[in-house]
Amino acid sequence: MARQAGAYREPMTEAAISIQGLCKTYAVKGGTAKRALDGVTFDVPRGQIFGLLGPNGAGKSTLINILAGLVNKTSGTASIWGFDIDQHPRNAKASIGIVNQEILFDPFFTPVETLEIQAGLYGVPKKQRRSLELLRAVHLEDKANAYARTLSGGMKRRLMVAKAMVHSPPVLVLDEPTAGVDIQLRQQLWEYVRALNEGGVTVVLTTHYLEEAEQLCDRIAIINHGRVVANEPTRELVGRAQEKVVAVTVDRDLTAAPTAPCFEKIVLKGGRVLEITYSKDRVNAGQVLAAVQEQGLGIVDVSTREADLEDVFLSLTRGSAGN
Ligand SMILES: Nc1ncnc2c1ncn2[C@@H]1O[C@H](COP(=O)(O)OP(=O)(O)OP(=O)(O)O)[C@@H](O)[C@H]1O
Repeated sequence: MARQAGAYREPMTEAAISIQGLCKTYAVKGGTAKRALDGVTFDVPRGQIFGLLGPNGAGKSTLINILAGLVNKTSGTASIWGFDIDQHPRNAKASIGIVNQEILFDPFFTPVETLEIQAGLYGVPKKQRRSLELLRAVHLEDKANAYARTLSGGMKRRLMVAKAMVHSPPVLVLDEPTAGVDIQLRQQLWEYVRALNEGGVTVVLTTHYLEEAEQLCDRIAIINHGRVVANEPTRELVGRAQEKVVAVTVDRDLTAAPTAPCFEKIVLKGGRVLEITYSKDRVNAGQVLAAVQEQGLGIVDVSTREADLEDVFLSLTRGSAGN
């Protein structure tokens, strides 16, 4: 795929997005003000696929809407492709394409018209427009002239991605682009996102699918209660998971799970399988198995599971439910 970001000047900084001490407090009528972002600082390196994760209500959409110019920040700074969003709002806006959670376009226009109108709004000269190329890339070429309202949910989402790319921004932000999209379409969407990234576009995505984030993202920041609680290369973040799980099948039926100081958690499944969570910086699998044997149980089978992003995510955001 051709480099999408070619039309842009070299940025003044190396970061695609730079956020410093960003705060947002929403005024709530008749109630206490809601602090949605509380001193958020991080950089999105150029050329990466960057995951922004967090539980519901953590502040992700607020952050993205500030970058999009839809929400006014309370304090702090943000720049996109080197352009401060306050000092150079037009350049900042031209440097970013945003796919929001809501599907927004006129249902009576066709996909090709939708893209042409969007290109017009961004002042893209007719000769430089590539509406059909974009539709081809999101597998919507055969729907180019259908009414947008006749598209399926997944097709509409793909049209939203194409719409965000009409002005060839060097940075693309996707806010939960695959929510409610079936697995096959998700895969297609991610293939396109990967291809854009390979073509030089920096991608920021928020997703609730941790497995997806783990597979796609070079780096992940996790926000919780409006604060950054992690910001690391994906591999390092996953490696930080302290807990490991070992499933032990024993040689007889049990009525209750045994206990031992080295078990963080133990669950009895189906009478003979003990699913034991242990902290890998305190004990190793051998010590856990020895503790099972000390209970007078014979071990028939053992399987372990590597920690994944979900483990890290849960341990970093534990206790945040009901926000
Ligand atoms: N316009 C608003 N007025 C008042 N409070 C708001 C407003 N928008 C968001 N909030 C609150 O700010 C906090 C952060 O919301 P935000 O939508 O940014 O979270 P999020 O991480 O995007 O969540 P989700 O994953 O559910 O979309 C939440 O507590 C939310 O209720």
